[in-house]
Formats: sequence, structure tokens, C-alpha cells
Amino acid sequence: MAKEPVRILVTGAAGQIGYALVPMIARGVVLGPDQPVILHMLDIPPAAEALNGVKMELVDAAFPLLKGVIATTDVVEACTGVNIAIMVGGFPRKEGMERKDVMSKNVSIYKSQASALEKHAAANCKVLVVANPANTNALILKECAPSIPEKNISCLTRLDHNRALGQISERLNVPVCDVKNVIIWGNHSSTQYPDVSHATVKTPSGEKPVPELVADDAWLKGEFITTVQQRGAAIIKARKLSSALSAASSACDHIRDWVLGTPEGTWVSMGVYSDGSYNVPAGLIYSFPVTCRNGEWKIVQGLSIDEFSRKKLDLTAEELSEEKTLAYSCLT
Ligand SMILES: NC(=O)c1ccc[n+]([C@@H]2O[C@H](COP(=O)([O-])OP(=O)(O)OC[C@H]3O[C@@H](n4cnc5c(N)ncnc54)[C@H](O)[C@@H]3O)[C@@H](O)[C@H]2O)c1
Ligand SMILES: O=C(O)C[C@H](O)C(=O)O
Repeated sequence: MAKEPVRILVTGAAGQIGYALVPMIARGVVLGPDQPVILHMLDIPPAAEALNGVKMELVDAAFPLLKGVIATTDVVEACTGVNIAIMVGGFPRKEGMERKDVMSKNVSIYKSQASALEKHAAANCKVLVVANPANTNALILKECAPSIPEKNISCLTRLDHNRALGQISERLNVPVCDVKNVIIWGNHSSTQYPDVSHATVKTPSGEKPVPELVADDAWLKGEFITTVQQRGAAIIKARKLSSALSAASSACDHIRDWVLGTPEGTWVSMGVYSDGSYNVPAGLIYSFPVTCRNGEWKIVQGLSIDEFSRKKLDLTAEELSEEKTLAYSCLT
């Protein structure tokens, strides 16, 4: 029997990540080749015409799995009945703006979208925040939608995770699919800590630790980390636009693994509500290694954290605490 369609909301759908993301969803990249979807696309009135153009293209592409498209500037219509919400829309920093000004704009957007989701989304709707500052936008959404369980709210650090896999794959000249269990700790910002202490590579003689194969501690603790931390800025410098295809693809990976589960023996990085694991302050949206089963994530426990890593985990937590204070000051 054919499956019921799943309703997926993409906010900021007329933007560049939206344009890369919606065809991936419509093609079954997120939920599989037998799962019909209905796309809900939200943007703001100045982008309404462009949004309608995206809808026209979705119709023109005749995706067999796509059972409907709603393109709207009305947040209630956009949120009604959605099972998954991918929040890409937000206010970008403009010339002459202070950090606080950008935060204040995004706090007000995420506050109103949180209440629309709380009132109108399907029960158990899963939310992924992509728009920057992603961790703190997700935290505001959580604060302003108290009836959405915290286990259903996350932010995207899978792009950073995939970037780390890509760097190791290039360095060792191995297929990226043979590298696993890197970790992104903390904020989706340049204080994030890409950690390969527990990462492995599949070799003909079994799985081998990444640090042993790379055999260059200075590179792993230096250039590797800064390359991943600064990759977003490097893409902006090269493209004069921020990452879009890799962000969209990683958002698909995030939702797919969350809903369908992570492979046995593999973890991924997700920004989730901290419960105090690894002595990360509770109450931050912080990126942790997680495994997913039956639609729920669980923080991987018991990994050893050496002194070098401890400092990096704390540094990015401090930045998130400062962002949280700033965001809360905009709320009141
Ligand atoms: N977490 C990550 O890994 C990651 C990676 C790349 C980009 N990003 C962030 O994702 C966001 C989107 O990037 P982009 O390149 O698609 O930007 P973009 O400017 O091309 O698109 C953003 C879209 O959001 C819309 N928008 C603005 N306010 C809105 C609102 N209140 N409701 C709905 N839509 C609204 C805009 O009209 C625009 O169409 C940015 O904040 C960017 O910094 C995050
Ligand atoms: O938009 C940015 O500042 C960069 C983006 O978050 C990215 O990681 O590519």
C-alpha cells in the first residue's frame, strides 16, 4: 500500500539553500524512494515572486514523489500539519550592523515561527534550524515553543561533520565513505571543535584510527581544525556567496539519519539540547556525537576527552553561553 505523504516545511525557500534543498527533498533523498512528500515553502513578501518561480520549477520537474507544493508568505499556512520543519530563512548580517542587531532580528523571527509551529505543526514535528546563528536560533525556537519537546529541536552541524570527513579523506587519499566517527563539538561557528580522536578509516586489514593513519599530530591539532572551522568563510571568499549545495545536502543527511537511523557503529554530529553530557553546560544547543534509532537521537556516552579536547569543548561552550545571554536580552 502506498505510504501517506509526509509534509516538509522549508523556510527561506526562495533563497540559495532553499533552491538546492527542495529538489533533493522532492527526489526522495531525505526519506527514501518510496516516501511521497508534500512541500511547504515559506518566504517573506519581497521574495514571493521568486518563491512562486521555485514552485513552477518543482511542477515542471514532474517529481513522482511530490504530491503537492504550498508556496506562501503566511507563516500559519506554511506550518500547518508539517511533520518536519527545516528552518533556513533568517536575517543576514548587513554592512554596518552590530552582532546584537542581527541577533535581535533573528530572535524576533524565530520567536514568531516557534509559536506558529507549536500551534499548527503536526504532533511530534521534528525541527532542524539551518539559519545562522543556528545553535542560538534553535535555542530561541525551543524557548518560545515550550510544548515542542526538546528532543524534537536541533540545529545543523552536519555540514561541519561532512567537511571534516572530506578533509580526512583527501589527506589520506581514501574514499570519504570509508571515514567515520569524526565529531563536531559545540557551535556552528569558528569556535567549533572538529575532533578526530575517535574517528576511524576502513582499510583492507580492518578499521584503523585516524590519528594513527595520519601520523601527524601537528596537522590534526592545527591546520585540520582551522580548515574545518574556516571552511564556510573560504567558500564565501571563493563563491562570493555562502555554501548552498553542501549545506542543502548536509541538511538532507541530518534529517535522513534522524528519521531512518544511523548505521550500526556510526555516529554523526547534531546540534541538540545539552543535558550536561561531557560537562557541557545544560541548556545550550550544542553539537554532540549522536546515534539515532526509531526517530530519536541519543548522545554517544563514555568517549575519552583529553586535556587538549577539554579546552576546546569549553571554549565553544563559552561562546554559546554568551550568545544565549545576548539572545535572551533581545527576547525581553
Ligand atoms: N548551519 C549551517 O551549516 C549553514 C550553512 C550555510 C548557511 N547557513 C545559513 O543558512 C541561512 C540561509 O542561507 P542562504 O544562503 O539560503 O541565504 P539566502 O539569503 O539566499 O536565503 C535566505 C532566505 O530566507 C528568506 N527569509 C528572510 N527572513 C525570513 C523569514 N522571516 N521567514 C521566511 N523566510 C525568510 C529570505 O527572503 C531568503 O529568501 C543563512 O542564515 C546562512 O548563514 C547555515
Ligand atoms: O553563512 C556563513 O557564514 C557560513 C555558513 O554557515 C557555512 O558554514 O558555510
